[in-house]
Amino acid sequence: MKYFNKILIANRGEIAIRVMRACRELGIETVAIYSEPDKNSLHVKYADEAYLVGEAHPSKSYLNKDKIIKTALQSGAEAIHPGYGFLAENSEFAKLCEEEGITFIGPSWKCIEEMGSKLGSKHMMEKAGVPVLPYTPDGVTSVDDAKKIAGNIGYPVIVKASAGGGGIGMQIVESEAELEEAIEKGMRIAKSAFGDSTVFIEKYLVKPRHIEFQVLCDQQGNRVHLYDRECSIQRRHQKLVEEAPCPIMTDELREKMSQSALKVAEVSGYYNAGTVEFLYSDGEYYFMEMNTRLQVEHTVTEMITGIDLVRQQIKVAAGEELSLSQEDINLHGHAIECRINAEDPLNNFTADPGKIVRYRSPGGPGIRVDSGIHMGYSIPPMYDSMISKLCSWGVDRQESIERMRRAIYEYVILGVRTTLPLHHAIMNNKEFVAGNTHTHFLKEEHIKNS
Ligand SMILES: Nc1ncc2cc(-c3cccc4ccccc34)c(N3CC[C@@H](N)C3)nc2n1
Ligand SMILES: [Ca+2]
Repeated sequence: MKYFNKILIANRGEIAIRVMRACRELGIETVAIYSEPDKNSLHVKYADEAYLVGEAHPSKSYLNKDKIIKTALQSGAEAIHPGYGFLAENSEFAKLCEEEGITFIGPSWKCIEEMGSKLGSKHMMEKAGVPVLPYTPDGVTSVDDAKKIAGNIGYPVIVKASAGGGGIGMQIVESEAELEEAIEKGMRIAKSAFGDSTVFIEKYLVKPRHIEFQVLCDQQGNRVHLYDRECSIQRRHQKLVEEAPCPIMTDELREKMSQSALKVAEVSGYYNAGTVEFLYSDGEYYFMEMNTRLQVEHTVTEMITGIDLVRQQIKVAAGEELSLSQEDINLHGHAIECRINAEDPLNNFTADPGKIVRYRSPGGPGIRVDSGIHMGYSIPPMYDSMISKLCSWGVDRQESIERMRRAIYEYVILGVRTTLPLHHAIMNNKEFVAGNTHTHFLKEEHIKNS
């Protein structure tokens, strides 16, 4: 079944190739866009046609909405897949696509806009009975009100940007004396990073786990979840290791959290693939936000369910009903993803772009490599430092760890420093192996000399 004749992928690197693979399997032609420095990159080689959209800087290329839409119209692409990052959660772009008669492979622009407000989405979910952390329902309007509410919530509290992402602007506040300054700093950062100074305060959880649920919804109101992922090993809010299912999940907790995730999808009028993020601490979970895009770590969900999420996205975007019922979605085994970044873990993870002079990727039982690099490729400095995703599947967590260790051992990338040594250390760390992964894992002593 061909859902579209041609799809433009408005992205680069591994995720562009990932989408092109799903298209090729479905007999759908692919259109790549690329910036000047990406002219020899893999996603350009892989596509059926490729168009230069501008200079290196994202604002001139991968964020250049008009140029991308013009290229779609010129190439005859009926749909655009945004990948993740760049314009994936840009409601204005999704709206422009709709106005130009181009199918945006994702949710409605209205849903993207609403879920883009952390404060608004918390409101919506609280009203729907989904657990949320105690917070300032009207955001921070005055310092005196904030002090009163924060006092009722109980310190420590955290100041967060409503239009924010990736933890930018987050301020942890231990006592009332620090609150005013934290609010001012949070608002300043929010204004400069997101053009919206709205901040809110919520109860701070000291060592939560980041547990998220994959949901998949069609435009006819059918909704399923594809189980849970744990993404607690992060550094500066960049995830490094993700796994599915969450190691501490129980049937009872999964039943409650998946119902909450489906409720979030329902009240937000969601369709296509999405992720509901929760914080978990001491047996309780709290809605944090809804990500209205396919995520980097969709891979581990695909490996434990056998479902191709990009294929499902294309199908739903074409107006098809889900052919999957919840009973059809079975969890089998355990999968782990290690993000391989061109960064130097021993030099504060500073990006280390450059030419790859030796490249050998792992393989064999249970290994999946989604990468945008090849021998001789020069990693450009102006984009995200993630160059590859190394995933392993095993019949259980122990086997997936053993396979990941082997794959890291096999993986050869010379010419740039990478996070491979860090992942080697994590996969051999007794806390990780025991499943004790919480959000400050990387700060702990035992990961120091990786
Ligand atoms: N109320 C409250 N309490 C503790 C938190 C702790 C974090 C956090 C901070 C740093 C690393 C983390 C890793 C996994 C899960 C959460 C975190 C957090 N965020 C938000 C953005 C995301 N990248 C991390 N929000 C929190 N919110
Ligand atoms: Ca988000």
